[in-house]
Amino acid sequence: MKMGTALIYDEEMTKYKLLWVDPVCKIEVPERLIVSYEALVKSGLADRCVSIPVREATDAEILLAHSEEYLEAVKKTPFMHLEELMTFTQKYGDVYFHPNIYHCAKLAVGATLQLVDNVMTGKVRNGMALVRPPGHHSQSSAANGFCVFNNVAIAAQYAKKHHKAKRVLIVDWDVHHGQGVQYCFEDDPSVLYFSWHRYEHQSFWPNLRESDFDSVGSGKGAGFNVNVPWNKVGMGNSDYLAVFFHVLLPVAYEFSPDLVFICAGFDSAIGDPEGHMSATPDIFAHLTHLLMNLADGKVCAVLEGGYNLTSLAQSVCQTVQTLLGDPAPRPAQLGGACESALESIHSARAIHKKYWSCLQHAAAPFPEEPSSKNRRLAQQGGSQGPEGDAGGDAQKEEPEKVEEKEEEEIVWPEPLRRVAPSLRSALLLPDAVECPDGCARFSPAHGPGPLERARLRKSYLKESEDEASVTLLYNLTALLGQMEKNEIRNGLALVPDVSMAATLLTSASLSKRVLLVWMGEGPVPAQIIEDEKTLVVHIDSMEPHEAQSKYYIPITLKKGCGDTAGVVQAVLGLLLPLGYQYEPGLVLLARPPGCQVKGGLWQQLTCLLQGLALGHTLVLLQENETAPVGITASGLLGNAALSLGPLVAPGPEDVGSFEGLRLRLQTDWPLLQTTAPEKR
Ligand SMILES: CC(O)(O)NCCCCNCCCN
Ligand SMILES: [Zn+2]
Repeated sequence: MKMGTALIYDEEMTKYKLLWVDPVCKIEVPERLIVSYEALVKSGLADRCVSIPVREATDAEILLAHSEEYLEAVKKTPFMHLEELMTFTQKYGDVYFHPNIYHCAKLAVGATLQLVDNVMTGKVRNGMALVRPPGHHSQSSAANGFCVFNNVAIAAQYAKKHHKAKRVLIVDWDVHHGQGVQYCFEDDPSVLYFSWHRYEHQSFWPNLRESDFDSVGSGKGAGFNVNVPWNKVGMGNSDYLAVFFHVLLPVAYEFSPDLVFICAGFDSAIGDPEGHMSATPDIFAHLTHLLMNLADGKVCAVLEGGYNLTSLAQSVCQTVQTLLGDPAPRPAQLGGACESALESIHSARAIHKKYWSCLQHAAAPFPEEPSSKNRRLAQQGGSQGPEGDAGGDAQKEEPEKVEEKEEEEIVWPEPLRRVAPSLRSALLLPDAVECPDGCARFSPAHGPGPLERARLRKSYLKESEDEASVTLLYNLTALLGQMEKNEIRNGLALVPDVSMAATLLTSASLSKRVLLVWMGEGPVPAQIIEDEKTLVVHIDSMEPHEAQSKYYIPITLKKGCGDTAGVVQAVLGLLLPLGYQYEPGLVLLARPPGCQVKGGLWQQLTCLLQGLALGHTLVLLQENETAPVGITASGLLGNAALSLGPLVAPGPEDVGSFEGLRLRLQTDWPLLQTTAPEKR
């Protein structure tokens, strides 16, 4: 599988700036690119990337998303003097022009297309384009929101036209709604546009009715536009992950794109003057990780916004470091999404339930409630307004101005260093099984002494087993030990008895919390279930018989683990939220004999789980089932899992049992929530 991460940047794109006084535009400064690139260089990340040169976009490429008259008009700006530039700028909103901005805008598009070319031709696996001016607000015939040409919209059209991309996913995590992208693909079912954005019931810029959750696309494009409006500021890591687990990822896996763009705006990070959100820079490592197993890993991140130079630089580094395959950071204490976020999640799932089978039976029916704007009006009109009287003329819809009060200094901890162990994947295989290339066959520094042998034999081998089993168990604990000292990142072991190996590892682990994912026939050893520090998520076809505890969670699928669509929904909507909230120090993925999980899905699972426990994933396979060894090793080595292809609907009875489980567990595990608690 292709490795390598492209970094596309050219300092020429820093050579334009605001030439007059404009409080709205003054935050879009050249230093945004400078500090981002310098942080990548200083951290050593830039050197690990494949540096790809920028180029100017051609007219034909720009015309993929813009009108000729607009392009012709912009072409005149290099020759304008100040007054003409200011007059030209007045035609558009929240944007400024400069004699060199047309050149830079062509470079921003060209940089994005260079990224697409290198990813789509397999020269690199993924990459990031550090560009300005940003793109996602610009429209066919309009500049807007600091954007001149719509870099990502053009690139998506370009990928379809020149690289035969059939389905393109655009994930816009910028804190503003990329209405330019939404308009461009409104009726296009081959481009799925997802955006969350600060909205506050339409009182936040760009104050568009069509930014609300009920804009789902039109005509053949219905369902292929997913908006998640933030109706409050202060959204944090749990809110962002909840939207990924319960809205974006289920739909994205069902859509099964062959290329993923990220409109990577970092004004959604803490400290940003535009966003006023609370999510910390390390969350972008997890958001990136969760997208990297779509489209066979072909992910193109393109810079959009981000105006706090500190959180911008940190967030860019977190994103690139994940694209490079480094271990994910430990997510900051996660809880559930806040009530406002849950309302947005619920609304998005409900309005899209008729377009996406993953939501068909899950999301509650959508009552025809008023749009969020009318709701706000009703509140203002009906009750005492904030000023104590009737709140002025509610009909005259004035978005309330955000007072430019003195920004108090917002501080947050610098993201922890993410150290990749020297050895990534160690395999414990019987000599007869050859070790896939790229991996190392594990052998401990020294073998077990007689006391160690006796202890292992007594505790796990009922005295009778042969020496080889004792050695194997000892090697397992040695492998575990090196993982927990971060000398090895992850591992794979072929064992004669998965149950016994899992029992040994959960008891031997020094981690305060172990996540055991059991894929298939049980029973899971009682000793593990009773072990308070181990959370067991058991995906199987059998109705669970034993009483469920908070730490033993059976997920039942009528057709068992062979039901790929069902397992995917269980993994995205239940297992991952549980895992992220549990924050284990070790993840064990057990494949008991007769496990039906299909190869591609097994690899997805192996890859997705590496977002937990700093990537310390230990996979246990049954010795005589060597078929999954290659794809498991490939996933552990950091290769992207192969795309599963478009997914069919999970069985309604399975979804029913998932939702029942969610309802039962969400008090203990609030990250499972997908809807606001019933209004009392
Ligand atoms: C690329 C981008 O999405 O970050 N552009 C943001 C443009 C913001 C326009 N100013 C809004 C005024 C209200 N604070
Ligand atoms: Zn933005």
